[in-house]
Amino acid sequence: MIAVQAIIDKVKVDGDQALYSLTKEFDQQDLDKLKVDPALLKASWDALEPELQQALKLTKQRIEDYETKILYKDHQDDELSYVYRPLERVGIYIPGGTALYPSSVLMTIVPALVAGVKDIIVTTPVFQPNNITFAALYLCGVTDYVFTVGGAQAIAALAYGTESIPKVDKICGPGNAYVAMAKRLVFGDVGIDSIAGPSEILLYVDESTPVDAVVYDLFAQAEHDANARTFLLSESQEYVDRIEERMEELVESQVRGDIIKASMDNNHYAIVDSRDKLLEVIDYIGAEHVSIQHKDQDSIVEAINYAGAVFKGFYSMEAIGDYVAGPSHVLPTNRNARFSHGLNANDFRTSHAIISIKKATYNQIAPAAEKIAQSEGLFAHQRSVSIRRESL
Ligand SMILES: NC(=O)c1ccc[n+]([C@@H]2O[C@H](COP(=O)([O-])OP(=O)(O)OC[C@H]3O[C@@H](n4cnc5c(N)ncnc54)[C@H](O)[C@@H]3O)[C@@H](O)[C@H]2O)c1
Ligand SMILES: [Zn+2]
Repeated sequence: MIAVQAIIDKVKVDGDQALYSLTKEFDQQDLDKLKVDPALLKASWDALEPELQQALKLTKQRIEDYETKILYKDHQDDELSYVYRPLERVGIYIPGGTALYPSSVLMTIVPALVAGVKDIIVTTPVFQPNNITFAALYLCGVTDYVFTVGGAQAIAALAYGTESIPKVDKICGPGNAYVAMAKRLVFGDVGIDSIAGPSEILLYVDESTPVDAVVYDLFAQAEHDANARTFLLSESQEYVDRIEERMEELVESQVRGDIIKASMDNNHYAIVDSRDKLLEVIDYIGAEHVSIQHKDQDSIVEAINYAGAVFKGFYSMEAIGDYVAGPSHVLPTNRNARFSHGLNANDFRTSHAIISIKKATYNQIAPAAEKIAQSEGLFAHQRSVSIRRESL
């Protein structure tokens, strides 16, 4: 935390100069500018194979359709209204230290576009000129403000502004521990989305799901990172034993077998034999991903209160949610679903009430306001209300 605060302070004081030196220190890159030439974004898109272009376009369309449907609607009334307005300028962090995440580009930027955000500023530690992160940004039409900066220094730049990078109103998007800590530290000076930790899944399955499908659902979670967590719930010990055996068999042949093995230490199994117990466990854990593949899935899903996202049925495996289902894969982890929610277009809006009291209503409610103001000893408040009565 001290190291991250020191990075933030440095960026606050030295601006771009700090970004150059920190990028050299932490990313081993000697940059002569931070801003990405829009032509490079287009070139990255043009270089993609057509099937991948199509896949990204389909994903973008599905996210757009979904986010448009779930936008909160204004509540307009004669006297008391509530209206939503897009944020003016947001910062999107796209991770890029050890892997590229074009899916995260779409899952963060498309909701911001649907919300109607005017300026979207992107930072990402991706330094090779031709890459799929740039391609996805081009597809989103976000080409004017893309900067090759990563880590805590990128978050500081977005929070406070530098000569090159504009200060934003809110920072969204996933990242590693430095990024997460920096978001925590700048919160208050700027808005942030949730702070997502290591990924997790809770699966409730019955024997209608083939063992190998469950194994790959678990592996898909486990391959994210060594700290990923999985919770497997079932009614049958025998079924769980078969799943465990098959995991042992298949793990050796997995490309990311080492990461999967490491995170298998965080696998938890439980036999649940009552509906009440099941729902209690699901709500208590409030897992990032809750996958229910069970003959009673309809009624179980209806009763779930807390989850980052719920995946119902055999064809709604979590991996399809990571990419093309539609809802953003940026979801709360570590029980945060008990009080927060996955990123969506509404997070890129703010809202306010409009109070427009008519004379007849004033006549009805003014005495109550006066009475309460008097009880609080705020006599100018009382007078502000009563003076209007006298001039009626
Ligand atoms: N929840 C989601 O939706 C989602 C999606 C994609 C990725 N992720 C997560 O994002 C993370 C990506 O991590 P990453 O590291 O690959 O990329 P990153 O972009 O988050 O972080 C890389 C940056 O970290 C900084 N850094 C590295 N070592 C440092 C040090 N010792 N001191 C200070 N700063 C340092 C560097 O500046 C570098 O640019 C992973 O944990 C991944 O699971 C989450
Ligand atoms: Zn995943």
